[in-house]
Amino acid sequence: MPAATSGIIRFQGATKVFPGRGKGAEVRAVDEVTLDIREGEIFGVIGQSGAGKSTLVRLINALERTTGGDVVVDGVALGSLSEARLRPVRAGIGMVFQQFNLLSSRTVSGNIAYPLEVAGWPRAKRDARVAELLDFVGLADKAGVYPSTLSGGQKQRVGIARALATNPRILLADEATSALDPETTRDVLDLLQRVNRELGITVVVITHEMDVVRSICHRVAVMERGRVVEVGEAYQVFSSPRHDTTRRFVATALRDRPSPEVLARLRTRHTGHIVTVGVDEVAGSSAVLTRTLREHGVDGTVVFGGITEVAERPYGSLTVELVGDGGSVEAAVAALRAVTWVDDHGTAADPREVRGVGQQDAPDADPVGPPDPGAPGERLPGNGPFGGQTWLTGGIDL
Ligand SMILES: Nc1ncnc2c1ncn2[C@@H]1O[C@H](COP(=O)(O)OP(=O)(O)OP(=O)(O)O)[C@@H](O)[C@H]1O
Repeated sequence: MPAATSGIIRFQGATKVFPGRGKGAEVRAVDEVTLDIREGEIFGVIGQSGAGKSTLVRLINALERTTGGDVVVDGVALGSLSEARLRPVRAGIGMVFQQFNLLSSRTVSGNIAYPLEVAGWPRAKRDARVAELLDFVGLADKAGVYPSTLSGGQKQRVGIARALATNPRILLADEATSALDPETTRDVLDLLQRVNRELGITVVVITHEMDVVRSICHRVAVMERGRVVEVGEAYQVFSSPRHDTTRRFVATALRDRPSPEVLARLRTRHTGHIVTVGVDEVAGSSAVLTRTLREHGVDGTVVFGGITEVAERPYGSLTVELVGDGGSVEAAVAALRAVTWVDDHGTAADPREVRGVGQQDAPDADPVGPPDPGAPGERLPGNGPFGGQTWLTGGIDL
């Protein structure tokens, strides 16, 4: 986790208004954002297209200038700085882009050397730095080739090496993995994580994918119409999202909870009492679940679920069929509620609609959704490009 807690980047009521299409119209791309990004963290900015993410991040290196409020980078308020005085601030900030923005007429080495040439580094020092960076991003064997011969992932590695060339303290990544396939995405996210851990660089990641946040971000801000509607530790935001927009994003990354359709099918197969129980590192682990059920003389069978990692901590849920006498099931549910969140779906004969802590809206734009539960005993493979999720379907006795 990040060591320091000072705000290396501070948005202070930062606002950016662009002229709109019609006469007198305006677009408030960033609307009075107040936010601190801490030194040494990987900070995610997530939002739908047009939410203002790119503009917010472009305020950090003054590619866009604020029209209200200010942005303070490493103690320097950018609002009133001249272009000349912005130069040293910009030198401390690297940036990578979705479309890589490499120079096609230069080799890989030439691309990485470019910012060093601009900064006036002597030849020998430049060559040594380029070799070091090629090594760091794992492209030592590609030094002399042209970008057109590289895969997307390799191009982004070159982009990252170029952004790191002048030893910045901050790296901005604007949808750096959005043009990449899932496997390459994982590689590039791993590289960004190494940049943060091994070089101590503060990384700001813009994304519209909650899986990116889940994989590497320490903290996250959720944007909507120019405003930050929620900000917090990634784990906290995943485990208890407060805003509807956040809930929808979380649902796209955690597909561990049964949708109404899946639940209906589970009920035809399992006639007992069905509950979904939150699992995290503090409470609700499967050991706690098993012990609680035993104490109440209730049998439990896992019928659906998934446990993944959020910010490198376990998180997810198990949907369990409970079978027991009289009030023992209700007592077991109450005992579980004392340690974690529980969605009580009732039984096939007496179903319950729930919207508890763990219940999330179905994602708007996620065509994948939860996998269909297979035949009893079937075990489905890991879900999605980011791995780490295992789907348990059928029936596994606790
Ligand atoms: N130079 C500009 N002139 C006018 N309007 C702009 C300009 N740049 C951005 N906007 C508008 O500001 C709003 C926020 O855009 P921005 O690109 O920051 O959003 P975003 O969340 O990064 O979206 P995307 O993921 O699609 O890039 C949008 O309505 C956009 O049309």
